[in-house]
Amino acid sequence: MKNIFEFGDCLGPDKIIHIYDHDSGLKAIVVVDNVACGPAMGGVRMAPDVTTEEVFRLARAMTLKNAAADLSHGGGKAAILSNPKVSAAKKEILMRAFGRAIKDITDYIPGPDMGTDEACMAWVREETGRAIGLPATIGGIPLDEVGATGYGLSVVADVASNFCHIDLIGAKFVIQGTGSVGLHAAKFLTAQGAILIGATDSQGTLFNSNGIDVTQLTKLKGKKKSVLDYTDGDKLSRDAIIDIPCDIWIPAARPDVIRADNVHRLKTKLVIQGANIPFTAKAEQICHDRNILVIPDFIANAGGVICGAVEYGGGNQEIAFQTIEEKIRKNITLMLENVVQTDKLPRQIAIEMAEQRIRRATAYRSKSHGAGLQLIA
Ligand SMILES: NC(=O)c1ccc[n+]([C@@H]2O[C@H](COP(=O)([O-])OP(=O)(O)OC[C@H]3O[C@@H](n4cnc5c(N)ncnc54)[C@H](O)[C@@H]3O)[C@@H](O)[C@H]2O)c1
Repeated sequence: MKNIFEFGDCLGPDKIIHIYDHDSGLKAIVVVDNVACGPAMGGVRMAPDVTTEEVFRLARAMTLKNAAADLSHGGGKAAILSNPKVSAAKKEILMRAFGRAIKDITDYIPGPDMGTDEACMAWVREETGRAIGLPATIGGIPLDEVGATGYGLSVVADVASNFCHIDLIGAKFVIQGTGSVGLHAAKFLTAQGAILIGATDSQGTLFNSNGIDVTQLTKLKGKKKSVLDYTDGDKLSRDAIIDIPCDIWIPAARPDVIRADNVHRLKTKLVIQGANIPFTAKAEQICHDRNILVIPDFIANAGGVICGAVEYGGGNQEIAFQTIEEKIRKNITLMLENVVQTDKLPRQIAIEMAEQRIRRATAYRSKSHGAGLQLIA
């Protein structure tokens, strides 16, 4: 195993905690990466094979995402090493044991992630007194149901389209992945006048240059069917989504789907990253060189965590959507103005913006609190 102190740099991690509880069978990892801006916020992933390194990388991504969104929260992440398909009773035992174990780690606020949901967060909150992504009946805002992240992507499209001279009314877009993020993004974008012409899921690609009815597609997906069951359109292979000429290309599925070996197939002007790390660093550089504007994941898909922060502060859905609109619009504009002035990669500018905010927050902290201003200034 890698020496865990090797992860350390000027931002963190503040703490790496391994938890074992014999009675419940709980094995968990918590990484509190950086708390300069406030208590760390980040999801709890349930999967059997998550490593400490992966949890650290996910926690670091949250540090940057939360700082870039100007939230009063640092970044953290947790993993429970278990098959997420265990029975509901066993899941409750594991989540409650996890909650009891992290009760005193008060600078970490858990939320849902792959393998955990709002019920899990309700159990954790009962044990710890803190969690986001709670069921609506106990004050939560169900972010996947309301489409917080997809809404954020539509705000990004509104701002970024001006920078690459796309008229959103009539703009053609595709979504790779028709889950919560992809379908909600499609709903909000078509409300702005854009036209969905391609959509994938794990089974394949649906293509219709005249437009796909998003309401009908959402109903179909709600019945656990595939995009290939939509009647009106061509049925193509899963990867064919990469070749569809369009104005806006939205990855909303898996990591590393666009790499140096397939990036040349993209025929688009704007990429809005709904998924986490959907492009490799090399692919982003090639897009930049080809004048394709790529809005990086941690700026574009921050709608979910902004919604979580509003929920944690006691706000409702209306306030959450106003906050997502305000923060994402301001951030994207600032980032793109910098890109135009410097010709740096959008991701590089976004990282610099996030680090600058962390640095400013660090200046208010006592030197005894770990990552110091002098180290990252
Ligand atoms: N849910 C959120 O609020 C949120 C917030 C930030 C980032 N993200 C990221 O966005 C991505 C999607 O999240 P989600 O909540 O919509 O997930 P989801 O599970 O609801 O949907 C994923 C979709 O991707 C499809 N898919 C899976 N493998 C595929 C493949 N190889 N090619 C094409 N499609 C494939 C699935 O069929 C499904 O339609 C993930 O990377 C997630 O980490 C989600």
